[in-house]
Formats: sequence, C-alpha cells, structure tokens
Amino acid sequence: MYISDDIFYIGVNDHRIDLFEGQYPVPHGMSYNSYVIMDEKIAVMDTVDAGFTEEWLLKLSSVLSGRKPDYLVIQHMEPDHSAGIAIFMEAYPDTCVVSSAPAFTMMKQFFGSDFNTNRMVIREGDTLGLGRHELTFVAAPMVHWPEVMVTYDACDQILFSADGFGKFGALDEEEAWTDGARRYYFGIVGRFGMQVQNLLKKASGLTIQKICPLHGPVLSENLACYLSLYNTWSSYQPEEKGITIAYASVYGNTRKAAELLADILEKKGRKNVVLMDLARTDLSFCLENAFRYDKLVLASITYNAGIFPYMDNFLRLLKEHNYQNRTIAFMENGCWAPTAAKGMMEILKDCKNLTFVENTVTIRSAVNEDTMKKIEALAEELAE
Ligand SMILES: Cc1cc2nc3c(=O)[nH]c(=O)nc-3n(C[C@H](O)[C@H](O)[C@H](O)COP(=O)(O)O)c2cc1C
Repeated sequence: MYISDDIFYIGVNDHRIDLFEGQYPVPHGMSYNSYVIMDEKIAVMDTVDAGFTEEWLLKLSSVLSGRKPDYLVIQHMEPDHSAGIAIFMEAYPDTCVVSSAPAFTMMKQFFGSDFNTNRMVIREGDTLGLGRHELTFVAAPMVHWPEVMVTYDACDQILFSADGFGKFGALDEEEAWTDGARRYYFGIVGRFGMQVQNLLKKASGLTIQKICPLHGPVLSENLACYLSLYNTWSSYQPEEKGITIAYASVYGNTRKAAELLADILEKKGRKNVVLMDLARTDLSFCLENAFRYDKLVLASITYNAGIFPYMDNFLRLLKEHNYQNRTIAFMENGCWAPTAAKGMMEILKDCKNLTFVENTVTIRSAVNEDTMKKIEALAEELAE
C-alpha cells in the first residue's frame, strides 16, 4: 500500500477475531494499522494487537533495512494498538517513546514501566522534527480514550487520526467504507460527539491529503466526503431519510405488526424502511440504523409489566450514545395490561430533541381490524 515516498504501512489483518472490543461481530475481520516514517530520523507510528506483534516486527525490520528507529509515537493506549510497546522496546532499546502524559501513566499500568529514561512527553501543539518531515501533535481527548492524540505531518500533508475515521474489516476484504465505518463510529466513538466535533474543528485548519487511521483503509480521495460524514455523525444529525423499525416479539404477533407497518410504508413509496429483530440482530447494527435514519419505530411486547429485555437493552444503548434529533413512534403489545410504550418512553424521555409521533399502536395479543387501522394511521403519520 503506497502512502508516500517515505511513509510505509506495516499494519496487519486479523481474520481470527470474532468480537472486536469484546462485543462487536466483525465478519470481515479487522486491521490494526501502524506506519513508519523513514527520514533522517525514523518514527514508528503505534504498534499492533498482541496476537500480531511478531508479524508486525518482521514488517518493521524489512522497512528499516538495517537502520534503527529513533521514535515510537503512541497515539492511543488501547491494547489493540499499544500491546507491542514493551516487546518493541526490547528489540530497539534506544528508541525514544513519544506520547501524552496520560498515555505514559497507562504504559506503567500495562507494562510496569513508563519508559522514563527514554521518553518524550508531548502536549497539544508540540512538534517533532525528523528531517524533511515535521510532526505536530494534536490532543484528541475522549476520541475515544482520554490519552488520545492525533498527529499531522506537514511535509506529506497526512493526518494520522488514531481511531478516528477507523473502520471494521480487514484490508484484504471487500466492503464499502461507510458500512464498516458507520457501525464502528456509532458503537465505539459515537457517544463522544462533542469531542469529535472539537477534533474536526482543529483538523479544519490543516491541509490534508491523506488520513491514516489505526483501523481500516488509508483515505486519500474525496476526503471532504469522509469529513462531512464525520461532521453529520458527530453532530447527531441523520445521514438520510429513512425509518428503522426495531421490534421485540416472543410469539410473532408484534413482529407481524412491525412487518405490516413496513409493508404499508413501502407501498406509500417510503425508501429506506429497515426492519430489525432486536433478539436476532447484534445491537451494533440496530444502533447504526437508528442513527443513520431520521425516524425510529420501537415495537415491544409488555413483559412482566415492563419491556422485553432486548428492547430494554437497545433503548439503554441509544440513551448511552446520546441519541437525539430523531422522530420516534411506539408499538406495544400486551395480553392483559399493555404498558410497554410507557416504559419505552420513560427510558428515552431525557434524550435531547426527540419528537414523539401522535399515534401509538396498542395491540392486545394479536393484530385485528382495529389494530390494523391504528397501524395505517401510524404509517400515514410517518410517511408525511
Ligand atoms: C413471559 C411473558 C410475560 C408477559 N407479561 C405481560 C405483562 O406483564 N402484561 C401484558 O399485558 N402482557 C404480557 N405478556 C404478553 C405479551 O406482552 C404479548 O402480548 C404476547 O407475548 C404476544 O405478543 P408476541 O406474539 O409478539 O410475543 C407477557 C408474555 C410473556 C411471554
């Protein structure tokens, strides 16, 4: 992968992983990216996951061709990027570790050493000259850990963006960037929209030709498009018009009501109507769709006078991710005392700028003529 005449990719692809960060299914695998800047001085940008340090060190050694690295720049201390630090320092003990103060605290916690005899503690705006290349460090706290910084190389106009602009999926797999990047963003970074906005503001003052993230492909064309998506996502605005219908059903009657609603909406010509079975779809995909589109229908059975657990989990996930600026509708089912709509509303009531539609569909056990009319009225309201 060509990055520039003297910046080289030494990342790895992980096809063994089942759950990234212990919870996200990654059917296309994952990449852990690392880069080397070969100049008068040599800087290695981050390390890789523990399972791949040997492969990474071999790639590094091949790029170095007998030279020794001068700096190891650590932008983020999450172990999928930092696991190789101690082993690297054993192989290249004269290297200076360059990172933020909170990152060195974490190094001590992870490795029992904060490399205090051979380190450079950097702050926002500090620079590091390598020869032709000069690196400027930009603090990016809580995007998405507190110690994170990103790095700008003015020479090749490259932004090393840490986990920002990252994507699920190994680099040798075919997948549209938005598919892996949107789910990655909303699952992992999404709750820190304000911090991402701060970083985008800082980035807007830089001329950027390429973005080198710690996961996913190096971005080099249509950068405005990726930056604009990040602006939309981090300001919690819907990416496009559409309706996610998320349902939780035991015996299929609530599911049937959700499917009937989807059918009517599609017949009315509504595009992007997406049905999601909360019990059978990983919630990261449901979260992604809830943020992608402007309208969300929540359909749940009443369960022991509460909400079905999968719906409860989903709603708490939405709230935790600062869900806002959307239109919400409820469908509830109950055989004797349906209260799911009230319960769902109770969880979402503190979310900012949610518009609740007038029609709530209450089903008593199974869809009948009367409920059908209510579903039609809800479809009418949602199709406006
Ligand atoms: C374990 C269990 C607990 C339920 N608790 C309630 C309840 O507290 N109040 C109520 O009105 N219905 C309750 N129901 C009925 C459901 O809300 C719902 O009406 C029924 O499961 C049919 O919908 P479905 O086919 O989508 O599963 C319960 C159902 C189950 C399986």
